[in-house]
Amino acid sequence: MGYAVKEIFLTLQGEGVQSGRRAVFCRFAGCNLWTGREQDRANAICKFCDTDFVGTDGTLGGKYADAAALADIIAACWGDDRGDRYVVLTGGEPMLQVDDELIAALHDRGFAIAIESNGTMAVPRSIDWICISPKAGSALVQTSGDELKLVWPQPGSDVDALATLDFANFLIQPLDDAEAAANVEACIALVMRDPRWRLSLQTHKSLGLR
Ligand SMILES: C[S@@+](CC[C@H](N)C(=O)[O-])C[C@H]1O[C@@H](n2cnc3c(N)ncnc32)[C@H](O)[C@@H]1O
Ligand SMILES: Nc1nc2[nH]cc(C(=O)O)c2c(=O)[nH]1
Ligand code: SF4
Ligand SMILES: [Mg+2]
Repeated sequence: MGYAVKEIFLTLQGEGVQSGRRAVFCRFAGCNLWTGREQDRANAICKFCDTDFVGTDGTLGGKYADAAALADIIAACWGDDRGDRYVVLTGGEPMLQVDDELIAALHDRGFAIAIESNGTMAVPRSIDWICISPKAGSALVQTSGDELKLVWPQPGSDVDALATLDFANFLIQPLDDAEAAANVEACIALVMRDPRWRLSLQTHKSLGLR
């Protein structure tokens, strides 16, 4: 069927429970909650996105014809015969494109597979690490997984209800915008109020990593 990929790069996972882990990031083009165009941001369901996911013009971006072609590039990006291969499928919204063929091709090449998804589509449990980041104003379909990572503050999202879902870890991540310092304080206050939540910082940004 083919895959539209914005960029592929090797870095450290910057966020959440797996932060600090060597990972190949595969960023798929396109999202169902925002077009990615600035002129549409104010009217989008998800208004705070920090990512350019439009087009296929980034590092190793392109239209990959099949799962084997994409998985081969991801494996080359990991390099050599190093073990503990780890890939993070993100976007944009990766579940618009990720399918069983790609999951099998990555597993065949020895990868543990993580996904960063907004949870509006069901995620196959064959993915090894499911991170869901719910967005207010969208219908949450995927209500279980390894990590629920809520960007905060987020008007319209019920943080107490989300903490009752079937996730192994609950992470609260400060909204990166003009009020970033105040948003960190709000996240700390939430964790102090409700110890089910743990603070997730976007460490790659402060480290100057991609
Ligand atoms: C760019 S999204 C791509 C994956 C998927 N569409 C999603 O929203 O989970 C990757 C992660 O960055 C988070 N994120 C996006 N914009 C952010 C911002 N301004 N501040 C903090 N986290 C942000 C998302 O909530 C998500 O956890
Ligand atoms: N280093 C690094 N870690 C990340 N964790 C989630 C990211 C994403 O954009 O999905 C991301 C990213 O873009 N870079
Ligand atoms: S759902 Fe994810 S990729 Fe889509 S606009 Fe929101 S943060 Fe960005
Ligand atoms: Mg990012």
